[in-house]
Amino acid sequence: METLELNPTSITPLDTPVGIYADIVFDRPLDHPYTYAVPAALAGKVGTGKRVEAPFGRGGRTTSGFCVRVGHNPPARGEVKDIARVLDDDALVDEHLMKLTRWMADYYLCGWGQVLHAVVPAGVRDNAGTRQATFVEPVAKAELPNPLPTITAVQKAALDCLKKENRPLELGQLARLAKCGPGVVASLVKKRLLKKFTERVESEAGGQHERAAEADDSPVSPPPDIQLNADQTAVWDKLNPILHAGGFHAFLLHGVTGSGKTEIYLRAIEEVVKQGKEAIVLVPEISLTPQTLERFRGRCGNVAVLHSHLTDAERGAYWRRVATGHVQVVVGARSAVFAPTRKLGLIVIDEEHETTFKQEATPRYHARDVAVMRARLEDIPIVMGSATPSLESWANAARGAYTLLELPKRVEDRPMPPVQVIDLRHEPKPQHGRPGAISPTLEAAMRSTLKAKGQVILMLNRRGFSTHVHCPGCGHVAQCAHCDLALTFHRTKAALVCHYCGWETAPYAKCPGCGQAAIRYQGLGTEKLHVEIEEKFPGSVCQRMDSDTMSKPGSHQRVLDAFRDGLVHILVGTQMIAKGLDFPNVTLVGVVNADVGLHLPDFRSAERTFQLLAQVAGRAGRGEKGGRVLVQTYTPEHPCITLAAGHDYATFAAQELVHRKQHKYPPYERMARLIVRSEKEEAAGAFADTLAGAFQSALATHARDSAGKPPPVRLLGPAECPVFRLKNFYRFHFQVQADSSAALHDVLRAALATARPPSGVEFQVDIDPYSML
Ligand SMILES: Nc1ncnc2c1ncn2[C@@H]1O[C@H](COP(=O)(O)OP(=O)(O)OP(=O)(O)O)[C@@H](O)[C@H]1O
Ligand SMILES: [Zn+2]
Repeated sequence: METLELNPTSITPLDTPVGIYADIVFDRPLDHPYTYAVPAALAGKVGTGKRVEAPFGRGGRTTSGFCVRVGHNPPARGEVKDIARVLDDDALVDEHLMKLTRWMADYYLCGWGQVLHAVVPAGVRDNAGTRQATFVEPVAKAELPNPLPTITAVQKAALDCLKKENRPLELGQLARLAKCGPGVVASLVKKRLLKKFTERVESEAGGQHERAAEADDSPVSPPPDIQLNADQTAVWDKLNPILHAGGFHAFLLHGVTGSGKTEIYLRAIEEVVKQGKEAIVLVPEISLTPQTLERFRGRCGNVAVLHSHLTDAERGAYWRRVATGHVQVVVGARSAVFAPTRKLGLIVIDEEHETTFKQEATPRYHARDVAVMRARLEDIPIVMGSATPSLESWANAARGAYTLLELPKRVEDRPMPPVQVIDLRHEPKPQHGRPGAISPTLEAAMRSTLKAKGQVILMLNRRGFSTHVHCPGCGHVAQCAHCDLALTFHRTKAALVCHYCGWETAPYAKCPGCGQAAIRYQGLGTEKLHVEIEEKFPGSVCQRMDSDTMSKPGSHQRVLDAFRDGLVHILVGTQMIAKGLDFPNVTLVGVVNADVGLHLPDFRSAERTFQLLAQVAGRAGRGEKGGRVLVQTYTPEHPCITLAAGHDYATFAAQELVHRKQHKYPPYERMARLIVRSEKEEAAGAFADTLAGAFQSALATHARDSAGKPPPVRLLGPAECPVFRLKNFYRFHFQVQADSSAALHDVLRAALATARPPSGVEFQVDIDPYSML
């Protein structure tokens, strides 16, 4: 887009205001900017990256939007309306972020206004935690009135007081310091000896929020004196010259669990901070523990942390603090990729394969992909690290788009823990009692570990007590009233719960289908596993960690502290405990059921299972005592399981990529998913058919343009989604695949250009989808 960018500060009301126009985007899907005229009074205030209010839509209701361009081009046709108000004194979004959000709107096929609305935290938009303050400063010598007015002794004292401070003071502040009434200060302004101006400042509460955002209260431990080992040195020697030279460069740091990747990130960050620049570190939300943050804070200057428990005001304070250059390192989950740094020098993404980097609401962006684009736009290096890289990144490294850096061994020559696979089909039955979730082999290993004062981590990636509640008489299965999903029984809550929408109902006294009383509770969740552990190991302390027990802020940390201090012997939990934990005394990791998630209708299920197994196995043997891993499964021959047991990522990736290529899945093809949903099944179906027609003609046009070659875009659907009804919505989907992103976008844009769903029906576009249900 060619734009005429005017430096907003150069437009003063004295300039001729005639012919200034502003392009505004609103928080609406698939929309374009609207051009408004800027009235003379606002010409000095309007600017790119600020919000304005303008009449919009039917009836011309005053609506706020972002100004994305200021220039002299009037709209091609139609009546031009005026902007009503400029809401911000300073731009909320700088030039780089403007470009990044514009790219996101184009790539993820949503409105630019929607992206800006999502990217700028609400606390910044409504100035939460700030107030408008009036300051006074002495008038410059050249501007003093001539002759000088006479002043009283009290007025002189106030003036001297301000001069001594040598900085602007708030009106009230000066009155307090000079021990005079506010009238004295006001009269100095009136006599043109003082100048008044207003500025937005942090309110008292805002100041506290800032401190919360920095989390400066916890102790900073001195950095350990670490000498890089040979592998780390080799990696550093490739990275360091690029950090010095600057410029865009994408690195994929593939290092096994416990290989010292974090040490590399820290050095890289130290380096750019030394150069007076800033760094953004993206980590999965779950890794935002004080332990992680301490490592950054001890070494990297002022660190701001962005996590999901922040209030709007805290988030706003954090944003302003970064924007004003008070922070060198921003550590945060997904949305930290939008931190408004002033001189960004580096982006680091830890656990780059994590699916939580994908946002499942508009804009449906992937923080890793946005980060790579941001690094490109700001012309800086980016380091993505993982023990189990996403196949997308692995393929990018293979074709040379990313530079591969490898740490193939653990630090200090510690071995990778041996992994033993337990075939649940052939495990002996226990001598007495019913067989539980813990096989005799695993139980024996736990006993000897605990006896040797080691600690145990047990993972089961399913929460609740019983995951399958049904009637043996008529086959009725307890299902959500709003979703096509089975309910899970939670014993502590005494409720049947839908894990998708949260709907709950009381456990059945008798079957709602046939009235029989004997309801069966089957299937295993962490809650039931916890009970089994307490029965089997009465002398040991077991703690459960899943989203049911960890909903309160800080609870996660309390459990991990207790575990570190040895007050907890067995930690049982979902994938929450699989990642990033560095506890040297964990000598046994048990996977209770490796098959959970392996057979989902999702082309990434093998990749996710492998990643989860490799990550959880990586929690064992991180200290001098060593450690081992036991994996229980019904499919011991599955390559996912055998290769994870052998810590063999490279072979897994190679095999899985062959499979992806055969089936034309990402990373070999680009994919988009389109969901049509409505609370009325027929309406959803009818609109899906309409869209199918639009797709057919878009595909025909595209095929014609690609002259003779087989059409590179394929369309599947419409079909019912694997989970047809979700939160009361009936859902149909399309899957669109193409060999290039350009072809995919061409067809989607053409098909959706005229798509206007009737009221009560909506559609969602998901580019590079992760959720396939
Ligand atoms: N060169 C080194 N010599 C000795 N110890 C080191 C060295 N580098 C890192 N360490 C230590 O080894 C431990 C593991 O390192 P780190 O957490 O960086 O590994 P990682 O690769 O990020 O692991 P994971 O992927 O499992 O989270 C840390 O306690 C770290 O301080
Ligand atoms: Zn539900």
